[in-house]
Amino acid sequence: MTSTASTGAVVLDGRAASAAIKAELSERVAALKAKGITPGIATVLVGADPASQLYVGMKHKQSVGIGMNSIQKALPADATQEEVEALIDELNADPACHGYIVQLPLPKHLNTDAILERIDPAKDADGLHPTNLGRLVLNVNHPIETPLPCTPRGVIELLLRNDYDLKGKHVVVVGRGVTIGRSIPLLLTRRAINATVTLTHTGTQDLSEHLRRADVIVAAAGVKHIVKPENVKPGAAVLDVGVTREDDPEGGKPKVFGDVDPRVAEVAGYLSPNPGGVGPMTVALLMTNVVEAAERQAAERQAPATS
Ligand SMILES: Nc1nc(=O)c2c([nH]1)NC[C@@H]1CN(c3ccc(C(=O)N[C@@H](CCC(=O)O)C(=O)O)cc3)C=[N+]21
Repeated sequence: MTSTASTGAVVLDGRAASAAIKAELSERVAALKAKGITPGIATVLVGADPASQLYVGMKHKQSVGIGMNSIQKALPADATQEEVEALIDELNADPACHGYIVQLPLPKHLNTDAILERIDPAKDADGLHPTNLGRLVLNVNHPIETPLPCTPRGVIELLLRNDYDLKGKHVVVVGRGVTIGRSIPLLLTRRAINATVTLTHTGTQDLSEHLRRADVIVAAAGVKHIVKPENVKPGAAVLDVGVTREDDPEGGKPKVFGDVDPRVAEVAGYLSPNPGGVGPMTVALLMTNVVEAAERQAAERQAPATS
């Protein structure tokens, strides 16, 4: 699955890794269906942002492609807090829905935190519910297995599936957003992975000094080309997660830029492109979280919890 760009960096191909994950998932979906359970994934879209519509459509198509049920819920941009919360309650109660996401960002008049907290933690496909993040901090994995943050999980899977061993590696994360920066250190420092993490942010002094010492850079700041070739140790693995959209002054399609300057390919040992890297992994791990939720439900049905 690995290919080497003309520049020398091994390309961490997210589309290929995602296809491999989906092939494995479709077998797990078939096994669940044989037990009478069709894993169902739902999306909640509030408003009609074209980028959000595109993402939601992508998730729907790929879920159906591996045999899952896909439930698409949409509310108008002026939906009230009560209307969104009623939809959350409906999905929490729906036995056909094993996991779901509320597509972010929500319109500004809505209380996002209150909505996300209302999601049943067992159905949290993003893996970012406070209860699930809390369990991850506490490392409470048994007997309660919890959904894990899907983009951080995608980053780690992308490395592991390219035979990159993270054990003992120094990972420098750029950006402290919850989706990646704040949550990925929790996964990277689990004993099974055993990496060492530096979390950098806008208050960090001399970012380039930190970057130069990194074996692995996870760039999730949402700042165009914040990682430059002169900041990267030769041979390092660089994962480009951030996305910046710039409108074309000539009225064409908006241009999309990652956090990593493309010239980094001349120095890095491994590079995940953007697009084609972490994005497809996020969707694959979102579906994984939902299939796993359905598998847990199937196991509980066979051996009901005693306490
Ligand atoms: N509750 C919630 N969960 C999310 O996971 C979530 C969200 N809200 N809001 C928006 C962001 C964005 N996001 C992406 C998923 C896949 C690609 C992806 O597959 N991108 C392709 C390109 C797709 C294209 O633009 O054609 C790629 O990188 O190769 C990108 C972005 C999930 N998000």
